[in-house]
Amino acid sequence: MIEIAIQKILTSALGEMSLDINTTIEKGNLVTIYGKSGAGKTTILRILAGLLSPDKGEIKVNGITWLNTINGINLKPQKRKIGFVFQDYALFPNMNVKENLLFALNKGQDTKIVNHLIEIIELGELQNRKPETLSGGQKQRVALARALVQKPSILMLDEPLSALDSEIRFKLQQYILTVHKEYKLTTLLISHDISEILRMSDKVLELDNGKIIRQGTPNEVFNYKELNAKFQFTGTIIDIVKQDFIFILTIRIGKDLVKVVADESEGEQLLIGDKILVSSKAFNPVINKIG
Ligand SMILES: Nc1ncnc2c1ncn2[C@@H]1O[C@H](COP(=O)(O)OP(=O)(O)OP(=O)(O)O)[C@@H](O)[C@H]1O
Repeated sequence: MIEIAIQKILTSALGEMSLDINTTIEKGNLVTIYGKSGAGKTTILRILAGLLSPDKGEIKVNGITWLNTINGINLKPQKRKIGFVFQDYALFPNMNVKENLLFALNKGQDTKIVNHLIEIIELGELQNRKPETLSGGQKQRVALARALVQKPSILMLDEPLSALDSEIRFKLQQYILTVHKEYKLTTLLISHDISEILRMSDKVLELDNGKIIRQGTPNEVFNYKELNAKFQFTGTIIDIVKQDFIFILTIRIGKDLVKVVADESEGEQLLIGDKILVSSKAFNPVINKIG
C-alpha cells in the first residue's frame, strides 16, 4: 500500500498553487489520476518517484518510509523500485530493441526477464530493429518493456498513449493490463480518456488545482460527473457486432439486456467483458406502466 500525505507550493501560470495530497493506494491496484492540465498530476508522480521533493509530508510504501520531511528521510529514486513510461519514449537510437532492454538491466541481473518481456509484450519480431524503424505504438511497447526490466513494484505511466491513434491505443492498454497483472504491479496512470479510465482502473483520483476533489471507482467518479446526463447506466458488454460504420453493443445491466449503438471510434476501443457507463443527454423515454 502507498500512503501519501504531501504538500508543495507550485508556480502555475495563474500564480502560486498549493499541491495538497492525502490518499492511499492499495497494492496491486491500477489507479488513474485524472484532471485538468496543470492540476498537478505529473508533479505527484515525480514526488513519488523521488525526482522532486515536497515542501513537507510523508510517503510510506508497504510500511517502509520513503520520505519524511520531519525526520529528513528521502530515499533516492534508484532505491524506490519504480518503472516510468512517458509520452515520449526516449529509447537509445544506436541500440536495437533487445539491446535497449538489456541495457536497462542492473549489473549482474539475470537476463531471463528480458526474454520474458519480449514474449508477453510480443516484441519478438521487432527485437533486432532500431527505434527509428518503429512506429509510435511499437516504440511505446518497447518503452513499457524497458520500464519493467528491473522488476519495479510500482509502474508509473504519464499519458503514455495520448499520442497514439485509437486502435494502437487499445492494444497498448491490453499490454499494460497484462503486465500489471502478471508482475503484480501497483500502477499509476495519468489519463484524460474516460473510456480508457473506465476500462483500466480500479480507482480514480480526480485532481483540480492541486487537490483531490473526487476519488473512488471509475463508476463512482464518473457517475457523479457533470455530464449533465438525463439518463445513465452502467453495465457489462456481452456482445459486439460491427455493422458498416457502427457497432451494436449488447449490454447486461443486472438481469436485463439492452442494445446500444456506438460509433466507430467508441466501438473500436471496446471488448466483450468491458464494464461501461452509458449516458445520454437528449433522451426521450417511452414509459409503460407494468404494475
Ligand atoms: N518544480 C516545480 N516547482 C514549482 N512549480 C512547478 C514545478 N513543477 C511543476 N510546477 C507547476 O505546477 C503546475 C502543475 O504541473 P503538472 O505538470 O503537475 O500538471 P499536470 O496536471 O500534470 O498537467 P498536464 O496535464 O498539462 O501535464 C504547473 O503550473 C507547473 O508549472
